[in-house]
Amino acid sequence: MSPHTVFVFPSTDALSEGLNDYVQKLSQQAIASHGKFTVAVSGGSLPKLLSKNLAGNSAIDFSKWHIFFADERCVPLDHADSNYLEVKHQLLDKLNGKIPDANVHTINASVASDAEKCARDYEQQLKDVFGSSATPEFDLLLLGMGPDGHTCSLFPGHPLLDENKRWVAPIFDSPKPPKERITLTFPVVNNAKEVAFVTAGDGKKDMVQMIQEQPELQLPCQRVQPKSGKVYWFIDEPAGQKLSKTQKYKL
Ligand SMILES: O=C(O)[C@H](O)[C@@H](O)[C@H](O)[C@H](O)COP(=O)(O)O
Repeated sequence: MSPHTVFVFPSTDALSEGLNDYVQKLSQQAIASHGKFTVAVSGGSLPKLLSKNLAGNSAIDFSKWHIFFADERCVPLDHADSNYLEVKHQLLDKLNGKIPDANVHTINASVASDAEKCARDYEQQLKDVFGSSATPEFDLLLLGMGPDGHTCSLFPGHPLLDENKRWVAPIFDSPKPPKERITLTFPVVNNAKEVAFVTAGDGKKDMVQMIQEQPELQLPCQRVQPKSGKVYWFIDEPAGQKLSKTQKYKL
Protein backbone atom coordinates (compact mmCIF):
# COMPACT_ATOMS: atom_id res chain seq x y z
CA MET A 1 0.00 0.00 0.00
CA SER A 2 1.52 3.33 -0.97
CA PRO A 3 1.73 5.80 1.91
CA HIS A 4 -0.20 9.04 1.82
CA THR A 5 1.73 12.34 1.78
CA VAL A 6 1.00 14.54 4.80
CA PHE A 7 1.40 18.30 4.81
CA VAL A 8 1.23 19.92 8.24
CA PHE A 9 0.48 23.66 8.44
CA PRO A 10 1.14 25.88 11.45
CA SER A 11 -2.47 27.11 11.57
CA THR A 12 -5.83 26.56 9.91
CA ASP A 13 -5.31 29.87 8.05
CA ALA A 14 -2.05 28.54 6.58
CA LEU A 15 -3.81 25.26 5.78
CA SER A 16 -6.53 27.12 3.86
CA GLU A 17 -3.88 29.05 1.92
CA GLY A 18 -2.01 25.87 0.99
CA LEU A 19 -5.23 24.15 0.00
CA ASN A 20 -6.21 27.13 -2.15
CA ASP A 21 -2.87 26.96 -4.04
CA TYR A 22 -3.27 23.23 -4.55
CA VAL A 23 -6.87 23.45 -5.81
CA GLN A 24 -5.94 26.36 -8.11
CA LYS A 25 -3.11 24.34 -9.63
CA LEU A 26 -5.27 21.26 -10.23
CA SER A 27 -8.15 23.32 -11.59
CA GLN A 28 -5.86 25.11 -14.07
CA GLN A 29 -4.26 21.84 -15.20
CA ALA A 30 -7.61 20.09 -15.65
CA ILE A 31 -9.20 22.96 -17.59
CA ALA A 32 -6.12 23.20 -19.84
CA SER A 33 -6.18 19.46 -20.52
CA HIS A 34 -9.88 18.66 -20.89
CA GLY A 35 -11.86 21.89 -20.56
CA LYS A 36 -13.44 21.31 -17.17
CA PHE A 37 -12.62 20.59 -13.53
CA THR A 38 -14.58 17.83 -11.81
CA VAL A 39 -14.41 17.89 -8.04
CA ALA A 40 -16.37 16.19 -5.27
CA VAL A 41 -16.48 17.61 -1.76
CA SER A 42 -17.43 16.26 1.65
CA GLY A 43 -19.37 17.95 4.41
CA GLY A 44 -18.19 18.47 7.98
CA SER A 45 -15.50 21.07 8.51
CA LEU A 46 -14.16 20.89 4.95
CA PRO A 47 -16.32 23.55 3.24
CA LYS A 48 -15.19 26.26 5.67
CA LEU A 49 -11.48 25.39 5.43
CA LEU A 50 -11.77 25.19 1.66
CA SER A 51 -13.63 28.43 1.06
CA LYS A 52 -11.54 30.77 3.20
CA ASN A 53 -9.17 31.70 0.36
CA LEU A 54 -10.80 29.96 -2.57
CA ALA A 55 -13.94 32.11 -2.58
CA GLY A 56 -11.89 35.18 -3.51
CA ASN A 57 -9.52 33.46 -5.94
CA SER A 58 -9.76 35.27 -9.29
CA ALA A 59 -7.14 33.02 -10.95
CA ILE A 60 -9.64 30.14 -11.10
CA ASP A 61 -12.17 29.79 -13.91
CA PHE A 62 -15.08 28.58 -11.81
CA SER A 63 -17.36 28.56 -14.85
CA LYS A 64 -15.63 25.32 -15.89
CA TRP A 65 -16.14 23.61 -12.54
CA HIS A 66 -18.47 20.66 -11.97
CA ILE A 67 -18.95 20.23 -8.25
CA PHE A 68 -20.36 17.00 -6.79
CA PHE A 69 -20.86 15.78 -3.24
CA ALA A 70 -18.67 12.89 -2.07
CA ASP A 71 -21.47 12.07 0.32
CA GLU A 72 -24.76 13.67 1.18
CA ARG A 73 -27.33 13.35 3.89
CA CYS A 74 -30.80 12.38 2.64
CA VAL A 75 -32.52 15.57 3.70
CA PRO A 76 -34.05 18.49 1.79
CA LEU A 77 -31.50 20.91 0.32
CA ASP A 78 -32.54 23.66 2.74
CA HIS A 79 -32.20 21.40 5.81
CA ALA A 80 -29.55 22.28 8.40
CA ASP A 81 -27.97 18.79 7.92
CA SER A 82 -27.51 19.20 4.16
CA ASN A 83 -23.88 19.11 3.01
CA TYR A 84 -24.96 21.12 -0.02
CA LEU A 85 -26.39 23.86 2.21
CA GLU A 86 -23.06 24.15 4.04
CA VAL A 87 -21.12 24.33 0.76
CA LYS A 88 -23.63 26.91 -0.49
CA HIS A 89 -23.18 29.10 2.59
CA GLN A 90 -19.41 28.74 2.75
CA LEU A 91 -18.50 28.83 -0.93
CA LEU A 92 -21.21 29.03 -3.59
CA ASP A 93 -22.93 32.15 -2.23
CA LYS A 94 -19.55 33.93 -2.06
CA LEU A 95 -18.82 32.97 -5.68
CA ASN A 96 -21.98 34.79 -6.79
CA GLY A 97 -23.01 32.30 -9.46
CA LYS A 98 -19.53 31.85 -10.98
CA ILE A 99 -20.16 28.11 -10.89
CA PRO A 100 -23.24 27.72 -13.12
CA ASP A 101 -26.21 26.21 -11.22
CA ALA A 102 -26.33 23.36 -13.74
CA ASN A 103 -22.77 22.40 -12.72
CA VAL A 104 -23.60 22.16 -9.02
CA HIS A 105 -24.68 18.54 -8.74
CA THR A 106 -26.91 18.31 -5.70
CA ILE A 107 -29.03 15.31 -4.80
CA ASN A 108 -32.46 15.44 -6.42
CA ALA A 109 -34.67 17.06 -3.78
CA SER A 110 -37.76 15.22 -5.01
CA VAL A 111 -36.26 11.84 -3.94
CA ALA A 112 -34.31 13.05 -0.91
CA SER A 113 -36.51 11.08 1.49
CA ASP A 114 -35.72 7.78 -0.25
CA ALA A 115 -32.00 6.91 -0.01
CA GLU A 116 -32.20 4.13 -2.60
CA LYS A 117 -33.87 6.34 -5.23
CA CYS A 118 -31.58 9.19 -4.28
CA ALA A 119 -28.44 7.07 -4.88
CA ARG A 120 -29.74 5.83 -8.25
CA ASP A 121 -30.58 9.36 -9.32
CA TYR A 122 -27.15 10.62 -8.23
CA GLU A 123 -25.38 7.82 -10.11
CA GLN A 124 -27.29 8.92 -13.21
CA GLN A 125 -26.05 12.47 -12.64
CA LEU A 126 -22.48 11.13 -12.66
CA LYS A 127 -23.21 9.29 -15.91
CA ASP A 128 -24.58 12.47 -17.46
CA VAL A 129 -21.26 14.25 -16.86
CA PHE A 130 -18.68 11.44 -17.11
CA GLY A 131 -20.47 9.09 -19.54
CA SER A 132 -21.89 5.71 -18.64
CA SER A 133 -19.26 3.32 -19.97
CA ALA A 134 -16.27 3.80 -17.68
CA THR A 135 -15.99 4.50 -13.96
CA PRO A 136 -15.99 8.28 -13.37
CA GLU A 137 -12.53 9.78 -13.02
CA PHE A 138 -12.77 12.88 -10.84
CA ASP A 139 -9.95 15.41 -11.15
CA LEU A 140 -10.06 15.82 -7.39
CA LEU A 141 -11.85 14.52 -4.32
CA LEU A 142 -11.76 16.74 -1.24
CA LEU A 143 -12.52 14.54 1.74
CA GLY A 144 -12.85 14.81 5.49
CA MET A 145 -11.82 12.29 8.12
CA GLY A 146 -14.16 11.27 10.92
CA PRO A 147 -12.87 10.51 14.42
CA ASP A 148 -13.46 6.77 13.73
CA GLY A 149 -11.48 6.88 10.47
CA HIS A 150 -14.50 7.13 8.16
CA THR A 151 -14.48 9.16 5.02
CA CYS A 152 -17.34 10.03 2.67
CA SER A 153 -20.13 7.95 4.31
CA LEU A 154 -17.92 4.87 4.28
CA PHE A 155 -17.73 3.74 7.90
CA PRO A 156 -15.39 1.20 9.56
CA GLY A 157 -16.69 -2.36 9.35
CA HIS A 158 -19.67 -1.44 7.16
CA PRO A 159 -20.54 -3.77 4.25
CA LEU A 160 -20.49 -0.74 1.90
CA LEU A 161 -16.69 -0.81 2.09
CA ASP A 162 -16.83 -3.82 -0.23
CA GLU A 163 -19.34 -2.39 -2.71
CA ASN A 164 -17.78 -2.96 -6.10
CA LYS A 165 -20.57 -2.40 -8.60
CA ARG A 166 -22.42 0.76 -7.73
CA TRP A 167 -20.81 4.18 -8.12
CA VAL A 168 -23.16 5.76 -5.62
CA ALA A 169 -24.71 3.74 -2.80
CA PRO A 170 -27.37 4.42 -0.19
CA ILE A 171 -26.62 3.91 3.49
CA PHE A 172 -29.52 3.45 5.92
CA ASP A 173 -27.64 2.95 9.19
CA SER A 174 -24.95 5.63 9.30
CA PRO A 175 -23.37 5.71 12.78
CA LYS A 176 -23.02 9.47 12.34
CA PRO A 177 -26.46 11.08 12.10
CA PRO A 178 -28.51 11.38 10.04
CA LYS A 179 -28.78 7.64 9.39
CA GLU A 180 -29.84 7.87 5.74
CA ARG A 181 -27.27 9.12 3.29
CA ILE A 182 -25.73 8.46 -0.08
CA THR A 183 -22.03 8.10 -0.75
CA LEU A 184 -19.54 7.63 -3.52
CA THR A 185 -18.16 4.08 -3.33
CA PHE A 186 -14.54 2.90 -3.43
CA PRO A 187 -14.59 2.10 -7.17
CA VAL A 188 -15.17 5.83 -7.80
CA VAL A 189 -13.03 7.11 -4.91
CA ASN A 190 -10.06 5.04 -6.05
CA ASN A 191 -10.48 6.05 -9.67
CA ALA A 192 -9.95 9.75 -8.89
CA LYS A 193 -6.87 11.44 -10.29
CA GLU A 194 -6.04 12.96 -6.92
CA VAL A 195 -7.49 12.91 -3.41
CA ALA A 196 -6.92 15.47 -0.67
CA PHE A 197 -7.98 14.88 2.92
CA VAL A 198 -8.54 18.02 4.94
CA THR A 199 -8.73 17.85 8.70
CA ALA A 200 -7.80 20.03 11.65
CA GLY A 201 -7.78 20.21 15.41
CA ASP A 202 -6.44 18.41 18.44
CA GLY A 203 -9.39 16.00 18.43
CA LYS A 204 -8.07 14.39 15.24
CA LYS A 205 -4.49 13.71 16.40
CA ASP A 206 -4.91 10.06 17.47
CA MET A 207 -6.79 8.99 14.37
CA VAL A 208 -4.40 10.89 12.06
CA GLN A 209 -1.51 9.00 13.67
CA MET A 210 -3.27 5.62 13.44
CA ILE A 211 -4.08 6.15 9.80
CA GLN A 212 -0.53 7.08 8.86
CA GLU A 213 1.35 4.66 11.07
CA GLN A 214 -0.86 1.53 11.27
CA PRO A 215 -1.80 0.73 7.68
CA GLU A 216 -2.80 -2.81 8.66
CA LEU A 217 -5.96 -1.42 10.30
CA GLN A 218 -7.49 -0.94 6.84
CA LEU A 219 -9.74 1.87 8.04
CA PRO A 220 -11.83 3.58 5.37
CA CYS A 221 -9.39 6.52 5.01
CA GLN A 222 -6.55 4.02 4.56
CA ARG A 223 -8.42 2.24 1.78
CA VAL A 224 -8.30 5.43 -0.27
CA GLN A 225 -5.60 4.34 -2.71
CA PRO A 226 -6.16 5.74 -6.20
CA LYS A 227 -4.02 4.25 -8.96
CA SER A 228 -2.14 7.55 -9.35
CA GLY A 229 -0.97 7.22 -5.76
CA LYS A 230 -1.70 10.92 -5.30
CA VAL A 231 -3.27 11.23 -1.86
CA TYR A 232 -2.41 14.30 0.17
CA TRP A 233 -3.36 15.29 3.70
CA PHE A 234 -3.77 18.97 4.53
CA ILE A 235 -3.75 19.16 8.32
CA ASP A 236 -2.86 21.66 11.01
CA GLU A 237 -0.27 21.20 13.75
CA PRO A 238 -2.75 20.13 16.46
CA ALA A 239 -4.00 17.31 14.20
CA GLY A 240 -0.45 16.34 13.20
CA GLN A 241 1.27 16.60 16.58
CA LYS A 242 1.69 12.83 17.02
CA LEU A 243 3.18 12.14 13.59
CA SER A 244 6.83 11.28 13.25
CA LYS A 245 7.06 11.86 9.50
CA THR A 246 5.49 14.82 7.65
CA GLN A 247 6.39 17.07 4.74
CA LYS A 248 6.42 20.81 4.18
CA TYR A 249 3.89 21.73 1.52
CA LYS A 250 5.33 22.99 -1.72
CA LEU A 251 3.68 23.18 -5.10
O1 LIG B 1 -21.57 14.15 5.68
C1 LIG B 1 -20.67 13.99 6.46
O2 LIG B 1 -20.86 13.73 7.64
C2 LIG B 1 -19.28 14.20 5.99
O3 LIG B 1 -19.11 14.23 4.65
C3 LIG B 1 -18.27 13.32 6.71
O4 LIG B 1 -17.74 12.26 5.98
C4 LIG B 1 -17.19 14.25 7.19
O5 LIG B 1 -16.36 14.64 6.13
C5 LIG B 1 -16.36 13.64 8.29
O6 LIG B 1 -17.21 13.15 9.29
C6 LIG B 1 -15.41 14.65 8.90
O7 LIG B 1 -16.13 15.69 9.46
P1 LIG B 1 -15.40 16.86 10.25
O8 LIG B 1 -14.43 17.48 9.30
O9 LIG B 1 -16.49 17.79 10.66
O10 LIG B 1 -14.73 16.20 11.41
